[in-house]
Amino acid sequence: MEARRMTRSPVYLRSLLGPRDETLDGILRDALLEKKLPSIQIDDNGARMLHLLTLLHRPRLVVEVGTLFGYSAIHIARGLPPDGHLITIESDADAARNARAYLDEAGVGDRVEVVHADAVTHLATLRPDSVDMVFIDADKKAYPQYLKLCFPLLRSGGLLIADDVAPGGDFSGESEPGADPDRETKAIATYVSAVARSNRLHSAFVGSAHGLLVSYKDGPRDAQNA
Ligand SMILES: C[S@@+](CC[C@H](N)C(=O)[O-])C[C@H]1O[C@@H](n2cnc3c(N)ncnc32)[C@H](O)[C@@H]1O
Repeated sequence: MEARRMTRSPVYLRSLLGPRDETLDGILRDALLEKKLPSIQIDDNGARMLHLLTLLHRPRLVVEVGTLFGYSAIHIARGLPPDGHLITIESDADAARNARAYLDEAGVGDRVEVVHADAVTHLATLRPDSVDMVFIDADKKAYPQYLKLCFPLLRSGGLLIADDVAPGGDFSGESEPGADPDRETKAIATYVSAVARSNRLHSAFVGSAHGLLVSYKDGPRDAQNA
């Protein structure tokens, strides 16, 4: 039983897929150990999944909500096709500055625009039907609002991905001081049930420590039910 549990642990699974490359290791070391930034970036398998989904989907425009120091953004940017571009939105000025530096260090800076802004404000400025992939990973209480704003931005055939949506998942390490955990949990449940109800989104949870929900946006034939 113990051996079975071990083989399912994220550390064991990571060891099977081999170590991260030196650039990513160096960035994580600097961010977490030297700068003591919060360790709330996506987990190893979730990061690999983002890279893989980007490679498979070949998006020309990706929007990320919640950059932190750019760890997930590096994985997305590495999977982009040659004409692909990522806009990543971060409300914290220091985080946005660190992300800019790490993205440049990782050699993907030319493909990524780091926007220092509140995501709700910035998403409202983007053109509808212009985005091929969205990754939501910011303040949990705003997930339903992010869905409302991101759905019209996504083209048919686009991918909508959200982190930290596993039922009963623990995202307490990411909560802002004073945040109401019940309100955050309810907001995530609202996000998941809205996605599940939409006739235009086909969804599945995929493996990450906190739960990635990946949804494919179908064509407009059932638009009135979306
Ligand atoms: C979980 S971290 C993002 C982790 C990152 N996606 C990764 O995996 O490397 C969440 C980030 O969202 C940012 N954030 C929170 N509320 C925001 C808002 N309203 N607009 C933009 N960013 C926000 C926080 O400052 C924090 O850096």
